[in-house]
Amino acid sequence: MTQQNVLVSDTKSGVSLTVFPKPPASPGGYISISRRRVLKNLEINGGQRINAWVESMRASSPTHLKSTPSLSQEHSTWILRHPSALDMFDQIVDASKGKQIVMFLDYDGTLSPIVEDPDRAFMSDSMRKTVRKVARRFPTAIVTGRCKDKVYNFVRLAELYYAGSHGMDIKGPTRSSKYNKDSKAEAILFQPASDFLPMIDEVYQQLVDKTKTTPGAKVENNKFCLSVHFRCVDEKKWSELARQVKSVLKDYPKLRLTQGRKVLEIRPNIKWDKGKALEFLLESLGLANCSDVFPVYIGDDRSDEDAFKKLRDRGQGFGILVSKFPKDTSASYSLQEPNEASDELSSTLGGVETCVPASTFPCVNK
Ligand SMILES: O=P(O)(O)OC[C@H]1O[C@H](O[C@H]2O[C@H](CO)[C@@H](O)[C@H](O)[C@H]2O)[C@H](O)[C@@H](O)[C@@H]1O
Repeated sequence: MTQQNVLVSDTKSGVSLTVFPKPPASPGGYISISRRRVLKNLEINGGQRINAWVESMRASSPTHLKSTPSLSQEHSTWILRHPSALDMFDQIVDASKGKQIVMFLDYDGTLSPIVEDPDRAFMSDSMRKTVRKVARRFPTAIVTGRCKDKVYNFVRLAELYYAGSHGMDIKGPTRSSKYNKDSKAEAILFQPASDFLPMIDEVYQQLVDKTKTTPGAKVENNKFCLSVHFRCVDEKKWSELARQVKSVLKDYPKLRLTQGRKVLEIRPNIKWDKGKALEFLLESLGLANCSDVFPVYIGDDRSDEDAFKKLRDRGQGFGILVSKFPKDTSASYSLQEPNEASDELSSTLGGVETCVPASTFPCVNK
């Protein structure tokens, strides 16, 4: 370490680490475009601003980042602020001692590698084995933008909880809570956007129709939300595809657009996201008001930021961002790729000696 290092205590996790002073807000310029702002522009100004959004997606794509000259320096600075969860493992385990770990896992880019065809984003057998072991030790949930049933077909582990459609389709534990008072319920089902189903189906059909002239474009129906995939579309056609999406959405003010990894996502404009889903699941487990719960959320995408932020706001547990490249994030730690996520999960199993049996989930020191 060089001059001007500072020791930072991470209050939410209890971990201390040495970091450089906070770098300027826009190091090197390549993560300086706020996607939220760009999307807002896309919504407000239509065609004129579509190029700004396309530029944002291009600028944040790994192939372009690789050619950024200052990248390694930026990465070194970033990694000091978001150290590898594998390197920080002992500190993380110490911080979770005596607390009930609850594991939240995103799917694409976290449990499965990013691939061109979204229907073939399979999870490896070894990852499945690891997740199964984790779920035997800690309450574990998959929180994904995907349709719940589709992600279940990929994961195929009945012992997990599932929050599909960015948390708008939750199958949680059997327990009564303020959200679900029916003590006879087998498992909690929660669908805060069910009124939107007919609209989502209608928009899906329109998007399929509208985008069929763009080679490589794919529209995925995630039940309560939709994804328009850009990954297999020639970059020269990205603006055209974004315009097609915009032209359909202009008639649906109750829907909103968000941006993911080479994907535009269309969602009901309700105040619900992966962060709310995390809170809902903690509540369903009877752990929302415990001081000794330790939620860990691992994810790779913009939509996971809502969950990372929720953990920061709660001051409990922490988020881990899976990314090879520096990104603006509320996660505390980082991992480079899904393989590392698997290593981290395995280490957690080995490192945490005691935990409350996953069948009861009471607060440990209530
Ligand atoms: O919340 P997640 O589980 O991360 O889901 C977000 C989106 O993931 C999928 O798309 C991403 O992965 C695809 C397969 O690797 C890739 O082809 C695509 O470019 C990525 O954006 C999924 O297909 C989307 O529906 C999800 O919204």
